[in-house]
Amino acid sequence: MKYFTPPSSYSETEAQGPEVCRNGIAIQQTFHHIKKRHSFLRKRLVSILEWSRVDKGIFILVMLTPYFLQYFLWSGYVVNHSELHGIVNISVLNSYLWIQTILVVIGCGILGFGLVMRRRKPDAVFFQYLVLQFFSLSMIAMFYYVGPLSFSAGLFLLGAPVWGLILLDRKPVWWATGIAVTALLGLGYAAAYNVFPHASLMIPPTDQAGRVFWMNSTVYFNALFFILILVMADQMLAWWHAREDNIRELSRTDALTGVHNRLSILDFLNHEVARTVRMNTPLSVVILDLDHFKRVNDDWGHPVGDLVLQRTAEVLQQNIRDIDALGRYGGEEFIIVLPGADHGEALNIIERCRIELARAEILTESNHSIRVTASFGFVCVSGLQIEPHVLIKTADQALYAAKSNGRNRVESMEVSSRREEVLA
Ligand SMILES: Nc1nc2c(ncn2[C@@H]2O[C@H](COP(=O)(O)OP(=O)(O)OP(=O)(O)O)[C@@H](O)[C@H]2O)c(=O)[nH]1
Repeated sequence: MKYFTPPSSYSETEAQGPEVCRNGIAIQQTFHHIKKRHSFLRKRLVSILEWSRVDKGIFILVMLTPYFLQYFLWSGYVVNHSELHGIVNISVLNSYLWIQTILVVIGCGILGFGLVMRRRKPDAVFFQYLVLQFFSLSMIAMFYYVGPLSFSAGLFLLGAPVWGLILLDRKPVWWATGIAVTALLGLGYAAAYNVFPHASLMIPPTDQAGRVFWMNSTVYFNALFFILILVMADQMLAWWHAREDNIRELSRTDALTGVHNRLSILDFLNHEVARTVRMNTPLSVVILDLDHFKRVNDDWGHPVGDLVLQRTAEVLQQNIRDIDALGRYGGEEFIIVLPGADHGEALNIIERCRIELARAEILTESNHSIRVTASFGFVCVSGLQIEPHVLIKTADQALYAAKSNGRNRVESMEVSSRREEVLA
């Protein structure tokens, strides 16, 4: 984990870029950076999951517009090409045109209702029920005319619920899917039992030109929907994964300092203890505590105390190696895990941290300079089967010795040789 300085304001977050986000301050800010990396269109798409229920419903309605537009254009084309009248049932086409027109009017009504709802009750789930039912109704009307056993029906049955489940509330999607599937099955069996003709819009073509026309029409009506399902599903899932990664990162980050939090540093320590046993390599664990930190809070106030903690983390992070890990153990106490560092190397690193921290000038907002020191205790083991908490306890005892011996110093302690304690 890389160290970062938590930004004090939103605009500062923006200026610092995505590196800040990975360590996390606020989910909203993090999301802002994910979005920032995308182009304008992508940005609009990825933020859909954050939209209100009503806005998502309106989005579905708007997405239906190309479908209606396509049908009107296609109908106009067919009506104006008399050679197609032998393979398209014109009277059915006209009645379907009427139904489409009525559906457009209903759709506009729902859209208007949605525009009112988005102000008054933006999270009304009822609106999603309404929109999805309208969506299903439009599709069922289409399948009545082009046939429930068509490619379009399969694509719709698979694509729409998947897309809906990603984007919308689950209940209205299951409800609309149930109704659509029931209606499609009903239409399919009714056509199979000759209750009405299957795909009444189409007159089965007898020549190649007719078959090619119907093939082209299938592509024309389905390509957009197909591409849309894929692109949106891909975008949603990518966004979802990015969000999960960020939330996981945030859950392992100390909100004030941006270094590992207690859970995360202990996790890291567990892994390193297992590795030292497996590889027989050295491992050092350091605990440090700021000296007289209470005075900083008392003299300068809590916000300045926070600033000191942030600056301390920054100095420590700058003076450890890339493979080391720094975590906030609690309050003004930090842990540093130094994988592969023997006693001598650990001492060098810790001394460097101690000296640099004592040297660091911390400027308050009122331009006052504060200096702090810290006491360090550490323990070094190599290939020893040992419980991590024993290491921490031993390092803590060394820290206690450093405090007792005058502070701003480093002390080390051998791990207890008593077997029951080592394995405790
Ligand atoms: N500003 C700030 N203060 C904190 C935070 N967590 C703990 N503290 C303060 O850290 C101080 C710790 O004080 P003590 O435990 O008495 O230790 P100390 O004053 O550093 O003295 P020694 O450790 O003996 O050198 C307390 O005043 C806590 O309120 C924090 O997140 N921010």
